[in-house]
This record gives sequence, C-alpha cells and structure tokens, in this order.
Amino acid sequence: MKRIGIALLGVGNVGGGVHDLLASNNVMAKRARIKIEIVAASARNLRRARKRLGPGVPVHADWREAVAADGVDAVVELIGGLDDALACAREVLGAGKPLITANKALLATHGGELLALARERGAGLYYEAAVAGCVPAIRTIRDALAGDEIESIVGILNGTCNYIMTQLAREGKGFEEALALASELGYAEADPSLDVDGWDAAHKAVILAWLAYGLPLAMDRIAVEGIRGAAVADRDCAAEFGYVIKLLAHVKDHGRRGVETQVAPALIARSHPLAAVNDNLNGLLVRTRYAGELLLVGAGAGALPTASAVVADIIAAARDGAPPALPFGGKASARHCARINLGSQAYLRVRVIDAKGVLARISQTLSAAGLSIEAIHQQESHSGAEVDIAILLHELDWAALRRTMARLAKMKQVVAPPVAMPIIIPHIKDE
Ligand SMILES: NC(=O)C1=CN([C@@H]2O[C@H](COP(=O)(O)OP(=O)(O)OC[C@H]3O[C@@H](n4cnc5c(N)ncnc54)[C@H](O)[C@@H]3O)[C@@H](O)[C@H]2O)C=CC1
Ligand SMILES: N[C@@H](CC=O)C(=O)O
Repeated sequence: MKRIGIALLGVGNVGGGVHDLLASNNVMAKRARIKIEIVAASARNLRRARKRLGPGVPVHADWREAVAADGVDAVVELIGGLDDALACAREVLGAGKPLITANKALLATHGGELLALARERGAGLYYEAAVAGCVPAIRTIRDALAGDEIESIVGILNGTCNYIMTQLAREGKGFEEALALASELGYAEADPSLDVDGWDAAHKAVILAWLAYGLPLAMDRIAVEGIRGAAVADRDCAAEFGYVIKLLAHVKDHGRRGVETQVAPALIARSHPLAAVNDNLNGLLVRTRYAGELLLVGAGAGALPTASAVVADIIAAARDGAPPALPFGGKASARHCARINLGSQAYLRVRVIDAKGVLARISQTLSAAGLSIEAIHQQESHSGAEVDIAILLHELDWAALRRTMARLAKMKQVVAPPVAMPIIIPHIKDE
C-alpha cells in the first residue's frame, strides 16, 4: 500500500473534517490502496487542535514547522485568507511538493502565479474543494469536458447565501439569524461578508472562467452583487410569476466580444431543477456545444462534504506524480468583456402609493423607453396604501432599464428606489 504523509494546516471546520474523515473507515482511500497519515499540523488554537487530532499528531503554532516536519509528502492548506496561505503556497510549490487547498480567495487572486510556479517546479496544485464543496466542478470542467466547448455556466456557488435565502423563504427566519446559523453550521467564511456580499461566489466564478476559457484571474473585471438587499417583497412577487430568487454566478461566452462573468441575485423558473437547489447545496448548469447541458448538484459548504473533496485531492496527489494542469494554456483571444445583458429578460418591482393612474404612468414610462411588458402583478390594496407593482419585462437593454428606473424613482407616488433583477432561466414557453 502506498503511503502519503500530509501536513494539515488549519484545524477549523474543514481541517477538522479532513481529520474526522481520515479517522473514520476511509474505504475509498483503502480501495485506492493509499494510506493517508497526518504527520504534522498547524493551528492558531493549539489546545483545541491537539484535542481534536489526538496525541499522535504534533501541532505547531508556526505553519512553516509543520511543512518542514519529517515525513511530509504533501501539504493541505485549510487556514484560509491570503497572507499566510500565499506564503505557504509559494514555499510548498517552490519546493516541488504537492499543495492541496480549498482556498478560492487565494486561487482567484494569485492562481496564475501559483500555477506557473507549480508548472516550473513540477509540483501538483490541487483545488477541487475550492469550487462548490464536494461537487466535482473542477474535474468536470477541466477534465471531463476537455474535449468540448463551454458556452455558459450558471451556478449557485455559495452555500451560505443559498442557506440564508432558503431559511428566509421556507422558515421565515430573519437575515442575521439565518447568517448566524450558517456560521454555526460551518458554512460561512471566517469573514462572512465575503459570502453575503457575493465575493466568495465571485472567487469561484473567476476560477471557472479560468478553467473554461483560459481567462486571466481578474477579480476587478467582474460585476459583483450580494444578497443583503434581497427583500421578502421580491421573493413574494417573483413567486407570483412562478420564479425563485437565487444568488447566481454566470459565466458566458459572447464569442469575439469576450467572456462575461458576474454574480448577482437573479430569477430562475420554479420548474427548473436549479430552483430546487436549496439549503447548503450548490448547483451548476453547464451548457456545452457538443454534450449539451450538464447539471451538477451537491453540498457546496460544510465540514465533511468539503473534506470529501480535499481527501480525493490527497489521493490524487498520492497517485499522480504528475501535476494536474489547466485543460489548455488559454485562448490567445480570451478576454473578459464588460457587462452585456445578464439575462435577456428582467423583473422589476416598484413600490408606490396606490392611487388612480399610477400603474398606467409606470407602463407608459417603460414603453416610452422601449421596454416591453410581459406581465404585471399588483398586490391587492386600497387607495393611499403602499403597494408593490411587479413587472416582467421582455428582452431588453439594461442601460435603458437603469435610466428608466432613475426616472421612475422621481415619480411622487414611488416611495422606494425600484428594484430590478435579471431572469437567468425563464419559463419554457409553448410555441
Ligand atoms: N467551510 C466550508 O464549508 C468551506 C471552506 N472552504 C475553504 O476552506 C478554508 C478553511 O475554511 P474553514 O475550515 O471553514 O475555516 P475555519 O476558520 O473554520 O478554519 C481555519 C482555521 O485555520 C486557523 N488558522 C488561521 N490562520 C492560521 C495560520 N497562519 N496558521 C495556522 N492556523 C491558522 C484558524 O484558527 C482556524 O481554526 C478556507 O479557505 C475556506 O474558504 C472551502 C469550501 C467549503
Ligand atoms: N463559505 C463558503 C464555503 C464553501 O466554499 C460557502 O458558503 O459556499
């Protein structure tokens, strides 16, 4: 049986999960005829880590000591963040050793440099757990679809946001309460604003764009919006039209115009399988030229699901000897493009004081801007009360919609800034 000794850096949610998974009867590793041993670890809270790992594993306060310990064949970085994680990745890959990481912030920010270093030193860089937890998103895009062309990827890529939105919709919980629960369950980042402001999903989206199109990892080229503004009113109005709202990452090839990558709350038809991806699950809908559509779903956050992907990477590192690479070096023409039209249709909600003629005025303003209405829903109310008017718009120009929203906001009956969201997966209409 082959043996691989690892240094486990970080004994938090995922690091602790990796230990627990290895300590359990790890059938797959046995089947692969690989014995995985944690020979050293590093943690901030030494007492807690020693208790978790037991007396057999030396735990160091300084990650460098764990990396340099005898018998370390590969390093598993689960400390998160950028500073120490980057220094550690440089040191490990620079020494030609395999690095296994779940750190999407690190890859999205410094992945290009690290991959180049890994190639130069012949070291393996493994990062399956960095996108969508246990879902094999990386292997699918990089390996399984290497012979195809990816047209677009639509993904629910953040377990914390998906959990919060599910709690809000299904259990009627408040935002802060749901976020606290997500942290307790080990889903949220150490800094949960990365989750709720959309940055974690954005890190994952740029990694997918990197794999699918060979694009440079450039966080500043993508539009990012989180779920703090997700209002109960939108959930209810969207439901009236048969839609659900999810935080979606969207990577779309626009041919010569480039690749559009963005993260924003958006509507998807309730009849679509992605609409049923709730709680801490993640889901990716990958559209390809030859294979058609693939749907990948599984736990996107949580200690053991993520540990499952990390351990698979450790097994790959023990087996490979050769580093996994990107499917190709990148198209010479591959480039990011500016926001085009996230979703061809849009949802618009305008909160107004109910009065005769308001609806007609809103319709006229939209139509004067060339925005055509597919459906309108207005809550029951009485004159003088505040009420939401929700509108589905046909294929549109987003710049025109934004200008129109500014115009609507100035109407005296409009009591709050109008809200718009793209419709990423519309209903399939009968011909
Ligand atoms: N929690 C999840 O469901 C998932 C997390 N990830 C990623 O996995 C990584 C770890 O995440 P979690 O385990 O949730 O975080 P965590 O905060 O629970 O654990 C990180 C641990 O590393 C320790 N640490 C921080 N800096 C250190 C240093 N310099 N030396 C030694 N120990 C240090 C912290 O004290 C903490 O115990 C992050 O990059 C995260 O983005 C990826 C997929 C899912
Ligand atoms: N905080 C992340 C953890 C997994 O990547 C999430 O909620 O998705």
